[in-house]
Amino acid sequence: MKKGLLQRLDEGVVIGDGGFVFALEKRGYVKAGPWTPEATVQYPDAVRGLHREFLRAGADVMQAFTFYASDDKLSNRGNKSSAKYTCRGINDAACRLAREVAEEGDGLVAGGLSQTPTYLSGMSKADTQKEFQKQVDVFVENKVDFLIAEYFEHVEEMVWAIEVCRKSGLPVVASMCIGPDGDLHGITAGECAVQMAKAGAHVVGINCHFDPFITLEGLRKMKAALDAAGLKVHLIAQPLAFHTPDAQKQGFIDLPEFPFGLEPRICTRWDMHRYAREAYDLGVRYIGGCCGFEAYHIRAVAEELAKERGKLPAGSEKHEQWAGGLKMHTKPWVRARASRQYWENLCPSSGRPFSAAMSKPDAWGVTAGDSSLKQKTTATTEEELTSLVKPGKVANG
Ligand SMILES: N[C@@H](CCSCCCCC(=O)O)C(=O)O
Ligand SMILES: [Zn+2]
Repeated sequence: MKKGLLQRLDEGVVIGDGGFVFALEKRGYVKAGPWTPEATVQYPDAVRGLHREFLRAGADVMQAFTFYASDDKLSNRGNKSSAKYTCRGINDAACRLAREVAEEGDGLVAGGLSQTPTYLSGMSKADTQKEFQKQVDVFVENKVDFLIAEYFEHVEEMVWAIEVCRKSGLPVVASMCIGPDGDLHGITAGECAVQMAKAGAHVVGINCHFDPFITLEGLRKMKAALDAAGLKVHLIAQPLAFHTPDAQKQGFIDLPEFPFGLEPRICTRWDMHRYAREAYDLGVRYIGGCCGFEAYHIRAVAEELAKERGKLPAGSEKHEQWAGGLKMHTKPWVRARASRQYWENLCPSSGRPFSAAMSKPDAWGVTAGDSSLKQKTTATTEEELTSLVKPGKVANG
């Protein structure tokens, strides 16, 4: 009998998986823009393969690929996935694929919810919770091990999702895509954590939008508020694998490089050693990644915490600790780099002599209820597009 999520967190570290939509988009199985997971029905081998990459890298959790798989999102702005594959079909296939791979190791399966166009359109709590319920029903039927409600930028919608999840009787993980400055309605990060815990989440924290180190700044604020309120919950961190020191409240989607020019910002595996250690020392026990996290990033997290976990991940078979494998290189100057001291102290160049170190976020400042966020099923028109581009606006200009 596998240990459940909460028992594992009470006993030690649970390692999460990485960023599915970003990784599958680069492999040609997800369309950037909608970012919806119809690939669970269209290309099951691709989804199964990515789960296997993260399992081999040391992930304890296979998050079913159900991100943005609410019915309203699957029929938003010209998306035909709901009509073609159905919300139930996509979520059901995702749960089966995650379970299949989880059974190849000691993995747990999580059913995932995320923010909805219904909420962004300013519609009611009942309408929003109806969208969540459609997914949770499928997760319960598939006997997932726990539920994760992630990628929420308004704590109001987050709490509505937690309420639906709690009715299942399963452990609930709640994770907001906010930074140290709090949510998009001006609620502080600490207050968001307190509201998530009071709504009944067993694990609370942050995912996406910000790099590992800004994410930990936000988690420090959450931890302080939870301690002050006497609330005992576990903490989760699943940040970006992109450096975002220039991001404001809206996170990386507000940067001109999002989503097709982020490569210069990618974190190294050595950044991930530092992230895992700092997260662990802060008391975070659910440590994973979001957009940009590939298997080698998760492997670095698992390697940094190998002593605490009492094991190395299978993928370390091909990765001696701290670049030890370079001792087998033919060139002596590369062999000279086979040390922790060398890589821990390297500050890598970007290789782009004309790159600015930082960009200017768009900072439109619109959020839930604004007319530009209203749900529409028809595709964006050319007129709408031209009205959106600010005259004379050039990327990081
Ligand atoms: N668990 C999910 C989280 C995705 S966070 C997606 C960020 C991009 C969303 C957007 O641009 O609308 C995943 O691994 O893909
Ligand atoms: Zn993400």
